[in-house]
Amino acid sequence: MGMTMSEKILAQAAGKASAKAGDILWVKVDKAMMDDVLGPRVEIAEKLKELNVGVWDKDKIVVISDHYTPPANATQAAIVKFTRDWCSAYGVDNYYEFVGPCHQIMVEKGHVLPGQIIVGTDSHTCMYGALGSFSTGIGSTEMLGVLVTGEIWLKVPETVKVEWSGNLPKGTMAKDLVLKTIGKVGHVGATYKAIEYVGNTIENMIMDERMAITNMAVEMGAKAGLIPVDNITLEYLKERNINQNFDFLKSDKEAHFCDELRFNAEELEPVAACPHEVDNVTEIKNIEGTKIDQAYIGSCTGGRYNDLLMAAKVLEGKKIAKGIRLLVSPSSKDIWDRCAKDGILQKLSDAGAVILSPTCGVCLGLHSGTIAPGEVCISSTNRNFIGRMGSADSQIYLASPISVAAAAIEGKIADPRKYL
Ligand SMILES: CC(C)[C@H](C(=O)O)[C@@H](O)C(=O)O
Ligand code: SF4
Repeated sequence: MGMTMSEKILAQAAGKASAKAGDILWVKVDKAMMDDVLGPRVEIAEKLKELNVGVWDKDKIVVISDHYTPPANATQAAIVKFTRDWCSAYGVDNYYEFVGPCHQIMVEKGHVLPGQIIVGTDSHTCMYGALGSFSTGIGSTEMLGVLVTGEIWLKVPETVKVEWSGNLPKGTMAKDLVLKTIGKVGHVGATYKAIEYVGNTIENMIMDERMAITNMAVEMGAKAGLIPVDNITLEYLKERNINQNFDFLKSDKEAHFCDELRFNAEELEPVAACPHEVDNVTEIKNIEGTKIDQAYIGSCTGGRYNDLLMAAKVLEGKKIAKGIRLLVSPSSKDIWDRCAKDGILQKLSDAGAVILSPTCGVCLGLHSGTIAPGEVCISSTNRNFIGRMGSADSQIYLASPISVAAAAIEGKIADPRKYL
């Protein structure tokens, strides 16, 4: 019997020759990531102090202050200070502050390697499966156990195989592909399962696009989202000075999948998730003309270099509609710098966009772009729950960065294809 990617990674981390879905394994954690919301906050810190055993391996811990940066008030500033001080007290050198959403920092700074087990106090930790790791979100209490022992128990998930074949048509991006998948699977359809994306559409995608896909595995309830390791993965790592030769990790031919879904990319059209569920997905043509107040490009899902580059292509030489706000937050300081150097930020700004610092703030309605009652926002982020970006009486449509850009031009939801 063959094994899936998840079975292989989990078996190895548990020191076993094989594993199958349903097994409960104690596995060694390669990296523990904490953000500033559920990371080393007061309770974890106090309990750790009380236990007086220190942390298992300070070099395997990465802490990123991203949700509360830039702090909008003294309370947020105090949380960030607490997080920073905790890292110095425990000798955690991998501390980042104010440089962008944690998940982008994890991959960009080379903290994620194929075949690793990574846990993080944030649900979108599942994104790192784009590099062939088994990564998943956990709560603070579980993280306390990991901080002390370096281990965690996990139930080996069943795997849903999602195959996409064919070329992505003009005007569609990875975001359309993943929204289409979510629309089919449903927001709880893959609960505690792993989703493995295969097929030549995925194989031909750059890492920026692959990450937009695995990032949203949790929006179907999944434990992890994975993509087989290939030359594109290794190239991405090389750019981060990681020159190791990793195996091309993938599922065996005879592996058991609990479900197999097949999609033809050639039939894909620009889509959006409508209020207030991520699986409420429809073709943009069905909601064209819906008036918007704010357009947002950013987050760990939709603010990478390629996202801004594509949005700039749509917006170049155009102006956003009167009365509309277009906010852009590059997913990291590094992406900011590259986009600035390549003139992408200038093109966006010339069209009327306001470039914000790299932050989680807008994505979750914490600061820097919160929306008011009655307002409608189209966003390249990953969640459109009630009140996610501000008022419980606001509405959020999720779409690709180019669909967000097209909507900003017209002041209403619009088909991006006419601008390419
Ligand atoms: C605040 C944090 C716990 C949360 C998460 O876990 O995902 C946030 O990042 C989100 O996107 O909703
Ligand atoms: S950018 Fe949004 S989705 Fe990503 S970690 Fe931050 S709040 Fe969560």
